[in-house]
Amino acid sequence: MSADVAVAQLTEIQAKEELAHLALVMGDANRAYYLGDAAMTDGEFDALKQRNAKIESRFPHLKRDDSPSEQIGATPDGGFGKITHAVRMLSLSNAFDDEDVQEFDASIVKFLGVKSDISYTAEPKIDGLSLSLRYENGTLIHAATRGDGAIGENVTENAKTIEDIPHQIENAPEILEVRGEVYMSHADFAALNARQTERGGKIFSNPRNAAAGSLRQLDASITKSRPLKFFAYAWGELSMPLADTQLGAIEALVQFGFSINPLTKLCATPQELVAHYNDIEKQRATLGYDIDGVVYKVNDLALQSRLGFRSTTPRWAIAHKFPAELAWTQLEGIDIQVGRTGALSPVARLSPVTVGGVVVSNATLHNQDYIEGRDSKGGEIRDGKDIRIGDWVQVYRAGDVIPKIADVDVSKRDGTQTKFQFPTECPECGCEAIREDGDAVHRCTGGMTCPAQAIEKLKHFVSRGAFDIDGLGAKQVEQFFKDGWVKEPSEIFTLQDRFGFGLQQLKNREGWGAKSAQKLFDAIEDKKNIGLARLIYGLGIRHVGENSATLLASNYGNWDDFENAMTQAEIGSGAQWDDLMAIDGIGTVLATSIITAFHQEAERACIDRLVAHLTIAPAEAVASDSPVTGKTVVFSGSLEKMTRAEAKTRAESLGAKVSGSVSAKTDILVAGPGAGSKARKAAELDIEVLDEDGWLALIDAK
Ligand SMILES: NC(=O)c1ccc[n+]([C@@H]2O[C@H](COP(=O)([O-])OP(=O)(O)OC[C@H]3O[C@@H](n4cnc5c(N)ncnc54)[C@H](O)[C@@H]3O)[C@@H](O)[C@H]2O)c1
Ligand SMILES: [Zn+2]
Repeated sequence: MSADVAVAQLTEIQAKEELAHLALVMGDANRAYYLGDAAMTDGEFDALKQRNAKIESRFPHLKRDDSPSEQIGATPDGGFGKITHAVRMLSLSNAFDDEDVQEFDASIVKFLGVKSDISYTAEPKIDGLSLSLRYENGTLIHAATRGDGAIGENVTENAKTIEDIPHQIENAPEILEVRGEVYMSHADFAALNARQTERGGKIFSNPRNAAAGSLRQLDASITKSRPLKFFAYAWGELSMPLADTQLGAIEALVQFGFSINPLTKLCATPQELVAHYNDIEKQRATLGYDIDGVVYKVNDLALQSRLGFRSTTPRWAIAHKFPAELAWTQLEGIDIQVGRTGALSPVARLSPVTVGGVVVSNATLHNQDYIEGRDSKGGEIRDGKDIRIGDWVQVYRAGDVIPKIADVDVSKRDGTQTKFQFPTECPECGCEAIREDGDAVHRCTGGMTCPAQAIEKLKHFVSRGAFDIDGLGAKQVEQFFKDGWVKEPSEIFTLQDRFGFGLQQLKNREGWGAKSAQKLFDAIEDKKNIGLARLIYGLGIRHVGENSATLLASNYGNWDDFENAMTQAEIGSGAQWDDLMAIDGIGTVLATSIITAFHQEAERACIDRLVAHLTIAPAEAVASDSPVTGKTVVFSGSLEKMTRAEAKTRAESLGAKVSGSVSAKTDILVAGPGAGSKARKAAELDIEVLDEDGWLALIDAK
């Protein structure tokens, strides 16, 4: 991949390939993140997102339909009813330094073409989860999570247990949707984890996870027992406006009985915004709840509506993020974990230290190069400082994933520190661990004979995006493996028959009864019918995430075609290879990995044994909507209700392609006064011509 090439130097082909790669990787990371199991840090994710945006802005015509810049959150989970938001719930774009804030202000001034200063509200960005509350005639009708922005989860009963959320509002407009953040205070978070520890329950890694886990309970009485709070900061559908300004509207919400954040302030210039940001950052540690930045919003609501939205973010607001939190501690040792694909991952064992309110006792070390102070391209990281056992290291936490090491204090070395010898054998199975050319990690060569790999493969197999078997989670599958009951995925499906085992044996186990055992066997039976994409993903082939599995499934259609193609394929040449490479989003690394899996004897046999038990449903096609999706539109002449930039972005956000000149490929010409030659050309070519109002009617019709 060309991730180390500056965007300005990318060729078009490289750009296209990288955008496809980013769409896959970030799609997978995103899904994992919203299921509470992040695969990378927020910093890494944000860096990829920025790079993706940079490439897209240099090559706008290469922007993909599944671009990560078009994604919000994740699709709602099946356990809850679904609620379609009357007004979409969006994300926020980010500013990371003062310069970004200046730029934000400048872009607004330019977009609107105004001369006077714009004023903004500034308020803490609460690190919780957003919730939309719908009141009709003053009664709380429903509460929904953000979900994917368009459809959220129905958590009404749970939301009703939160004290800050009124069930009835007096003198409310007929329709009132209040939006804000559900969060948990530091003190309540600590107390909850203490109780959970006592009871042997789930320990939450941070207050945001705890808040999300508590709100998203199928049993509202559990939510009631968890002390959640709510700050209101926005609104959705309204039957009448609340005020003319952001601040006025927020104050109206206070009148209705909601809490708003006391640090909300009106600022007249970008300098005042930054000053308030610095002020809030100083108070951050003593606020008693997590915030991860400050949100700036244009105060004048008429201007907000002129500015409108990009595909996933309002143009009138931005989140100015705080830098990651840091702390110094000592490295006690390095453990090696073996993953599903045999990768040996070094993990730092640290003297426990508090970073941003959370106790941290380990950090990821990635691989040998990383420990030695080099990146995978041979460049320096941490100024080339290596990490030794006994060193003082600076850890940082970004998001809820495993923390990382930012720096090493070499001045504290006193001769007792030791260099880490990277193992040449797998610590789990004793097989040789080798590092291949071009690979950053050491891998165990034991394959399915390595217990660590086999367990991880099984866990992956039963995970949510894969077979997702009710009652058979990571914990159960690990136990079954240790007992020798299930050594590979196919054995899950013979569990009941083999050994003539079944209810009796399982019933005797702790945690299982006749009922739950029967339920498990039924659930297994049920999953003998499986979709093609889930199966491909479930195989756990290296580099094949949920998105790439879906891509493969929709391109090959059914298992037989896919299997035949992979069996006949050769790496690097031939018709099957060419077919694979022709799929937008599949690159050489991924293709090589899949073909290898189908040609390795042991792995292949494992796949065949599994498939023998299954009925595999073919993949389905997907459709898209909007009256202008896929159409090519040209704007010409002067527009009165919007600037040209506004018109273009709006059209693009609806899936149209905006072009500068009229040709046979043009579908619609939007012509204002003075459209001149373009209007004539359109008439010649018999192209649909609309005036500004006609265009607005068309796109608003939806
Ligand atoms: N680690 C990963 O793999 C991974 C994957 C996906 C996303 N992420 C992380 O998730 C974040 C993006 O998620 P996001 O789309 O929820 O965006 P976001 O959290 O950066 O910002 C949008 C949200 O801010 C919240 N918010 C809090 N206070 C607010 C206020 N006063 N006014 C308005 N909104 C307020 C709202 O809930 C809103 O939905 C990024 O930080 C990203 O790094 C990480
Ligand atoms: Zn091994």
